[in-house]
Amino acid sequence: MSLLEVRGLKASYGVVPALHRVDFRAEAGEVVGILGHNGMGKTTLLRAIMGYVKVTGGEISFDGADIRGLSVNARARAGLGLVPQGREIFPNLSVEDNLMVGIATQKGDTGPIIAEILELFPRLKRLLDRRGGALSGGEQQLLALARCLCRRPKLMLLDEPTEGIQPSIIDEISDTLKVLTARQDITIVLVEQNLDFITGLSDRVYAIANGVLDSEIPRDRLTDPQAVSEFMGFAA
Ligand SMILES: Nc1ncnc2c1ncn2[C@@H]1O[C@H](COP(=O)(O)OP(=O)(O)OP(=O)(O)O)[C@@H](O)[C@H]1O
Repeated sequence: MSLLEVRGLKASYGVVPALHRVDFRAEAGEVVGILGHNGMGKTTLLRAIMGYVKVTGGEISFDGADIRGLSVNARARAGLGLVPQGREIFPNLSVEDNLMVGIATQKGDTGPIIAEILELFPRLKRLLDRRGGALSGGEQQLLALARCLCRRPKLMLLDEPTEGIQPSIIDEISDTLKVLTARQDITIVLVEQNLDFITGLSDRVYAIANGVLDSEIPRDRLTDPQAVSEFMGFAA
């Protein structure tokens, strides 16, 4: 059984449909990339899996259980974590306090968790006293990733982690995620428009176009711009 299975998922904003039909799966330990242009439904999909957007049809099973009836908090407790688009870190809190917020729900001594997370993010170690709002976009993205990891999710949902970020830090984010997936038992579902980033990290890649996700892009087609463009809904 897959760790995450999404079947025939539908979601709407009022009467306006945003997801028409989404079918995909993520196996434990995989990095699954979902490629899509602006407005195709990527954010809506991740927010629906996390429980922020109400679904109007279809199924979501996580770790063998139907999670459609669970609150966001209950999904987080079950092991889902979302790193939202725009990062949503606390601008007036220090880097360290942002991490403490991430860890607030953990019981017992949280020191070792922070120390372990910071091993993965040496850049953040040097910025612990800096206000979140004074970080660059890339540093904020690293902080948002670190904060999510503080809760030790089984499945991390990443919403466009490269958006608006300098190429040098994009490489650092990619390298950090590679170390993370090699070191820990974690599954990642990543939505992106950045083809290089997604192909560099993902075990499998799907495309979403106009709220429909039903096709995995075969690995050998990912290097063919024409094929990728067709999968993303731009038929020649
Ligand atoms: N809160 C909302 N109310 C109404 N419609 C919305 C809302 N959020 C998104 N939509 C619409 O739902 C569709 C999918 O949007 P979504 O943000 O999921 O796409 P996306 O692929 O993440 O795009 P982007 O890359 O621009 O973030 C779009 O047509 C968008 O206008």
